[in-house]
This record gives sequence, C-alpha cells and structure tokens, in this order.
Amino acid sequence: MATDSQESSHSDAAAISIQGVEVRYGELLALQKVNLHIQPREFICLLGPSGCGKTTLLNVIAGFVHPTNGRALTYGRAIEEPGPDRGMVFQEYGLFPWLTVRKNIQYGPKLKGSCSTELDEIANKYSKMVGLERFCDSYPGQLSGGMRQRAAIARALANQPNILLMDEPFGALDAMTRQSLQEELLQIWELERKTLVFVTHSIAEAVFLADKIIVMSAHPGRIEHIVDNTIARPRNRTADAHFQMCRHIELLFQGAGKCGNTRPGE
Ligand SMILES: Nc1ncnc2c1ncn2[C@@H]1O[C@H](COP(=O)(O)OP(=O)(O)OP(=O)(O)O)[C@@H](O)[C@H]1O
Repeated sequence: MATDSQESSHSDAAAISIQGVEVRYGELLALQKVNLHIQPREFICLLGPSGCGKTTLLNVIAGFVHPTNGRALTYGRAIEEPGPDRGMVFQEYGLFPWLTVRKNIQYGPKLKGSCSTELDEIANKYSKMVGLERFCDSYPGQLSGGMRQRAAIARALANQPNILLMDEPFGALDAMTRQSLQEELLQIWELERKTLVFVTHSIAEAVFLADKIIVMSAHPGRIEHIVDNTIARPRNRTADAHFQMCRHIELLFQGAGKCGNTRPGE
C-alpha cells in the first residue's frame, strides 16, 4: 500500500484502531485488509468512489457490521456493538419526524435517564450550537434540508460521544448550504474536540475538512493512500494550497485508474 505518511503507531491510545479488517457480504469482499489508526480529536475523511467500502468501514467503527477477519478497537477495547461513545449522522438526517427538534436532541439523554433540568440544558446548549435555538419546537418536516442536518448533528452531540461518525452528511444539500455546514462543523469540532470520521465523495470537501484523507478504491474496497492534509487552519477554499491539495488527490485517483466521480470543486 502506498502512503503519503507513515501510519500512526499501533497504540491502545488510538481513538480508533482498525487492524487487518476484512468484511465479506457473501461472495463480495467489501473491505480488504484495512489498517487504520486514528488519534483522539483527529478529523478523518474517508474518500473514494461508490462501492469502495466507506460506509462499511464506518459501520465497522459504529459496531453495526462485524469484520469477517481482523479487529476494530476504540481506546484499546474491541468494538462489538453500537454504543453511546460513538455518535452517527447519516445523509438522510435520521431524525424522528414525529418529535420536535428539542425532543429529537433530548432523545438519547432521556433514554440514559437525564432529569428534566438536564434535558432542558442539553436542548438549549446543542440547539444553540447548531443555530437552531429558535426552531426547538419545530418538527423536522418544517425545516430545510440544512436545518434538518444541523438538528441531526445536535442530536448526535447531545449523547456526548467521544467519536462522531458522519456518512455523507452533506451529500444531499445544495452547494451553498453544504459549504456553510462544512464551516459550522469545523467550528463545532474545534469547540468539542471530538474524533471525527467523515465519509465523502468530494475531494474538495475532504481537503477543506480533514487532518487526514483516507483515499480508498473499490473491488475490493481498500485503502490506497493516507494523505496528511497539512494546510493550516482556518482554511481558505480559494487558496493555492487548497487547489494543489485537491490536484494531488485527484492525481492519486487517476494513478489508481479509479477516479470515479470525484473531482476538485465538486
Ligand atoms: N448489507 C450488504 N449486503 C451485501 N452487499 C453489501 C451490503 N452493504 C454494502 N454492500 C456492498 O459492499 C460494497 C461496499 O459498499 P459500501 O456501501 O460500504 O460502499 P461505499 O463506498 O460507502 O459506497 P457509496 O459511496 O455508494 O455509499 C458495495 O459493492 C455494496 O454493494
């Protein structure tokens, strides 16, 4: 496997450690010998064409999918099932449409037995963090796509996970909303310092967001490159460094002959 950076050490301190993970769905090898070590508070993007196993890898970390071979750990403990230490945000919002924004945000903490004062504090804190404090009594169906995705992020954060897993969370949004949410997500990440694993098809999105970009290819799904994104924060999408990094990654895809539908600026 070619890498731009040396892999992190195999440390129990890794927030996420993926060791020789393979996933088979019947005859299909969806992931082949994936090794990846993610340090606490890193922002990682999984980037690659459709079918390269990005969601499968995220689901292994979430505990929804069990590796056929190899193992996945968080802070040295084997991942065997989903848990509140790992929050998930999906492309299609994943909100309960019959609950208001407030009740969606409070859902996880309520299950854990938080009292009504705590629930009020949680709803206030996270609705404010995502700019929805005036929409706490709205239902998801009354919100725009971007607002629904903000609510989904607030709901995931309300459980106070160490790790936030996001599966193409902005893929269904228009370009302007998508850029705003990318900026808001970075502000939240800098405030909350979660370990963040973010799936995307977009090179530009990965370059804007990530500390490390995991370049994957399909058939079978595997990691082709791990790129350290050294562009200083705060980042500027119109800076030369941004374009150069997009081009570097584009060339990695072309080199692998598997560029798929990823393009700088997408
Ligand atoms: N539950 C399943 N049963 C059988 N095959 C599956 C299952 N889930 C995924 N696959 C297959 O595994 C491969 C990897 O799928 P996965 O969804 O992880 O890729 P992806 O990179 O996230 O794709 P996309 O970008 O289109 O969402 C694909 O060929 C897919 O069809």
